[in-house]
Amino acid sequence: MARRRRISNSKIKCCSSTSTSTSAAVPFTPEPEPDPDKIRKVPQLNTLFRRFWKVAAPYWYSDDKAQARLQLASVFALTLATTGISVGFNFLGRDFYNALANKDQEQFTKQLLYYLAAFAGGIPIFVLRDYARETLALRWRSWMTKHYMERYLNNQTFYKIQSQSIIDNPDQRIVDDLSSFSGTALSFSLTFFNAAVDLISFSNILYGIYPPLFVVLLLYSIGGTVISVFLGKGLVSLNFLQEKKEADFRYGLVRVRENAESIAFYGGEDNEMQLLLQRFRSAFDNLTQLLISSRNLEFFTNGYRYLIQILPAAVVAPMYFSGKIEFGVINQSVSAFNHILGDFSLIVYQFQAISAFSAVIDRLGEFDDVLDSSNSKGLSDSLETICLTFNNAINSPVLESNGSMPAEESRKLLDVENLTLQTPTSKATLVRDLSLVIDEKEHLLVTGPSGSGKTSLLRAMAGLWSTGRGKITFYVTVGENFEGPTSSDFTSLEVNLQNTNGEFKKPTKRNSRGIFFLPQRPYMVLGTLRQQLLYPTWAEEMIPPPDSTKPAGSLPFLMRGEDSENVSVKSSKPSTDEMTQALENVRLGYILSRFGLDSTSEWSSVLSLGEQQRLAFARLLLSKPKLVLLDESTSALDEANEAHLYQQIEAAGITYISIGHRRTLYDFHNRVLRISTIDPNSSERNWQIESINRESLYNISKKM
Ligand SMILES: Nc1ncnc2c1ncn2[C@@H]1O[C@H](COP(=O)(O)OP(=O)(O)OP(=O)(O)O)[C@@H](O)[C@H]1O
Repeated sequence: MARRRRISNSKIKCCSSTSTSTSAAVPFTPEPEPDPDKIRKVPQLNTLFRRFWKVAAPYWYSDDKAQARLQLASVFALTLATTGISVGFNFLGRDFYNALANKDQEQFTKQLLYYLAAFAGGIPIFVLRDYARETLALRWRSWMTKHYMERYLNNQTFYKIQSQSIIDNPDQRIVDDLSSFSGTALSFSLTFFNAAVDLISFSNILYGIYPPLFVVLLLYSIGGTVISVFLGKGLVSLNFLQEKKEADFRYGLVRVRENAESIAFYGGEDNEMQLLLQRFRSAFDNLTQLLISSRNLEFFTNGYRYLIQILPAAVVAPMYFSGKIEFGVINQSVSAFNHILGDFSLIVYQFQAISAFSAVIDRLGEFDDVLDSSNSKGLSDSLETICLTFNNAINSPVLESNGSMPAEESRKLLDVENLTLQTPTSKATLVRDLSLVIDEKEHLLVTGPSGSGKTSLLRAMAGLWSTGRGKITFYVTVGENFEGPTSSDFTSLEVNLQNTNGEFKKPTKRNSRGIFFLPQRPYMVLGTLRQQLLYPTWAEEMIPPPDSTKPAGSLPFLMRGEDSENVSVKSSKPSTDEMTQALENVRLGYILSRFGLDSTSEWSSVLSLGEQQRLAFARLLLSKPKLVLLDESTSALDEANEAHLYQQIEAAGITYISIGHRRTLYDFHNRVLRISTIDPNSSERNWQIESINRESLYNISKKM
């Protein structure tokens, strides 16, 4: 089960000057905590208000603020109109019943017609108010969804949240919590606004009829509110946990779907059933608690609601009997009394909804804090981290010591200086004091026992991990169409990672900088084969048909703004022929006849692991990076296919660093970095680099 941990203000210290380098990851330093279910406390009121404001406010100051405020004003105007109509009905009711009591048929018919006309005119206003409110809630939700998804996917926050178990179920917070936040926040604002206007309107009426009745009502409501807050105070945390447990249960089911084949091979159905039932039971137990608390509150609220129903009629009836008021006034006072009672008793009547909403605010506020913490650079300077820098190597071959150009240009692509790498949470050292340089066409093989830290080294190079110290610098020529800064010196492209909002932006688009990572597990995106091939360098846009009847442009903020940084460096999208050729080059041409480029499938299921690995190489050949880091990327392939793929990427002029265990990999590399499992009691380095004589290996393999 995902565990919630407190986000501390992480500390970061980059090894070189801040003007030219940026630490690549904002480390969370979560502290292990006991089971969150047990420590979940009712949030303080001021924390709830702060979180509500933090989550709610940005939209109303966003690019869409003009539309948002206009629509909000219309919703409030329609709400005012509906209150006016209610007051009108109150007076109509009085005259209607007066006519009835007076047996005045002519007046009665007239009042009946007025009533019908008022219905015909008034009811559309009620419907339009609800429609306008829901449209605005949808617009608000759409904006927030994009806002949260951007921050979630920025700066590898999704990876940190998942790998360090920082908060539970971010997906549920984006889907369900945002939806209920926008809808409920709007309807509550309107309910409170409506109640205030209603209160003013009907207080006048009731106070005019009989002032003491108004005072009794006031005292009754205040007492009721205090008691219901006392009785229902546990509901907020129960609602919070309910959301979490439901999401955990759903996530368990999603995992069964995603890992269907592995589970089926293991025959793990019984275990899965057990685990899923455990999660469901947990949700069920909490819901039972929630129902008991709600029931106790309901005893009170229902009693509160019905106890006072006949009071107004009982109090004003003597005035009617003594002839001081007409019969219709009794009806009017009952109606006004109920309105005011409803207004004063909002907290009593809505307590369950308010507590559920508080849980949503709490979960979203917590998520918002995590996203801010990951995306902001406002961190103090007391903890060392690995410094990752990307330098523009345009026109920057390695110069000889006398400053002249070397006869054969060999360009430095990667420089690792005194890198000590630690795991993010436990800070266990994996690699100590590593220094190495990779020049163009100098292919490095990384080997070592399982668990020694080979993949973690790649994680540090990708900026996923930054715990430890030392410096990693990539010197890569960006795409051919690069129009950004060019300098004869090494120019850091990461100088301006902090945007105007002070947000810390990480170099997530490494592939557009000429660096590509192939992870251990090939990742197949949801979409067509074409989209697989374009991933992650290019995106296949969905272009709406010109005669689209959808209200295109009604939510302009949902369009993906082009990232100016990447527009300038991205090369043009490969053509269908190039994609077909890339598939042929990795010996996957046959899948085209099976599926075609534009068919959609569950690719991770329909392609074998080896085919997925070959597809990943096809991506590589299309993207043509300068440097690629391969993490056991050919582990599922036979030796012939492995050799073929390495020949292809070498022929494409791609320099590669591979992690692998197989002896056959030595044939395709010039040097080997051996990492050994670290001895915690020693301060010695746990790595060594050796040259591989590819010629002799080639001759040996020919003789064999
Ligand atoms: N998120 C994490 N938090 C803490 N420790 C981790 C995390 N991920 C991996 N580790 C630990 O770091 C160590 C190195 O892991 P890594 O994946 O780099 O090993 P590896 O050398 O690539 O192993 P293999 O050859 O089996 O793939 C392991 O002991 C692993 O348990």
